[in-house]
Amino acid sequence: MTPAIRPLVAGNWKMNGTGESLAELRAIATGLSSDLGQKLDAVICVPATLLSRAAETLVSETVRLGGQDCHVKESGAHTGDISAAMLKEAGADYVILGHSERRTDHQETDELIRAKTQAAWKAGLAAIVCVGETAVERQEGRALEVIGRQLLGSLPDDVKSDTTVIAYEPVWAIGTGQTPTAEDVEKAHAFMRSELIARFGSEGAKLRLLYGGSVKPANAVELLGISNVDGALVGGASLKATDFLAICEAYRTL
Ligand SMILES: O=C[C@H](O)COP(=O)(O)O
Repeated sequence: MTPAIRPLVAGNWKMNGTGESLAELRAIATGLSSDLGQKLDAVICVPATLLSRAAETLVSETVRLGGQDCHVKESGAHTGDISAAMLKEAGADYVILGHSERRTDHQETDELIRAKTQAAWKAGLAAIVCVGETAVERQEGRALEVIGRQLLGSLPDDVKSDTTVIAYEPVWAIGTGQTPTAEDVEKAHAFMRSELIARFGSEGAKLRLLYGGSVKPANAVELLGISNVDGALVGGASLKATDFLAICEAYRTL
């Protein structure tokens, strides 16, 4: 973790969750109503269909809500898409952008993600911008090159640390139970930090850098304790309140 940066633990429910899942969200909010909630910020990025109901169900401010993607435009003829302003109106404060599943399934480019980041800011959302190498890119020794290119291309020039979060997610670690070694995570995050400081100066030093990819209660203390890891982007383990809260609990000891 980086001293003086308030950690953020973000959950990404992906294409999971029904009305019944809101009970898990309530349980997360209740769990963070204790002194645990003083130690970190938490956001759950639910499917867009659940945002309004999720916003109504949350009675405390201990958990924020997020979307998982937005369109670059505010409105218009874009069937099936959702604008950042719509997410905001439905109750979101954050939006995940450039997740590897969007980059792969929807051929999203760095350029598009940069435009979406600006759209998110304009609507009053904080952007969680994802980067990360594939298994092949890693085997070829190109992990840092890919991360650097994605960071450079996906971020606009006027990044501010209160409206932008970076998530490093090695694609091969997502949903597989595999994680990089602590040394590899430290190396990737140190590289991102130096690239961000070089480009954004003091704002780059303050940006929250999340690690994502098979984060679970059993490895949370190790992963979240790594230098320049300021939180996590949690997929599968965010679907159950007990698991998500157990990950947050790492910050009691860090
Ligand atoms: O957005 C979350 C990530 O893709 C990580 O997913 P996972 O925790 O299920 O590996």
